[in-house]
Formats: sequence, C-alpha cells, structure tokens
Amino acid sequence: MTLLGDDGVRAALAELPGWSGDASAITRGVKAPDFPTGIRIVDDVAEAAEAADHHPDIDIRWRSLTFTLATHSEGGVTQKDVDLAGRIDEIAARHGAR
Ligand SMILES: C[C@H](O)[C@H](O)[C@H]1CNC2=NC(N)=NC(=O)C2=N1
Repeated sequence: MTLLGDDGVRAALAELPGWSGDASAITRGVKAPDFPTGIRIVDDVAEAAEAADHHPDIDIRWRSLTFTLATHSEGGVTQKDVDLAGRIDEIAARHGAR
C-alpha cells in the first residue's frame, strides 16, 4: 500500500463528502439517531473492518461518532482508508446517521 500524499488525499476527499484531513489521517463525524443505533453502526463498522483487516480509530460520545482512518504500517493515508471511508458512509447512511 503506497501513501496517497497531500495531492492524493485532496483528490480522495473531494469524492468523500463529510470527510476531512490530510496526508496523515482522514476523519468524519456522524450523528446517529440515538445511542443504541450509534453502537449498531460501530458494530457494523467493526465487522467491515475485520473483513478488510483494516481498523479505524473510533470515538463514541452519546450519539456522536468520530471515525479516524490511517494506515499505521505506512504512516499515513492509503487507498485502504479511502475504501473503508466509503464503507463507513454506507453503514452510517443505512442506519439513518448524518
Ligand atoms: C497484520 C495486519 O494486517 C495489520 O496489523 C493491520 C491490522 N489493521 C490495521 N489497521 C490500520 N488502520 N492500519 C494498519 O496498519 C493495520 N494493520
């Protein structure tokens, strides 16, 4: 996995509404309808992360979830993070989070 770098991350973020960041990490906050739904989102993200063998940092505060993605082995953002960001978007939308 190669690092996307500043320009690569900028291009990727243009296709990922709600995500921000730089070459070191990308992040998105979502608000779930309620706390249990937030936990279900986290559970589904955990399943997707295990399947991809790629794991986000997750901050949970009541119904606000923040996902931060970086490829630790490479020291920054790679295509794996962009792919997982897309999966997180699908899961959040399916649960009615925004
Ligand atoms: C052996 C296994 O592929 C690695 O430990 C994986 C697991 N999940 C990971 N997740 C993230 N975000 N970065 C990694 O470098 C990483 N490495």
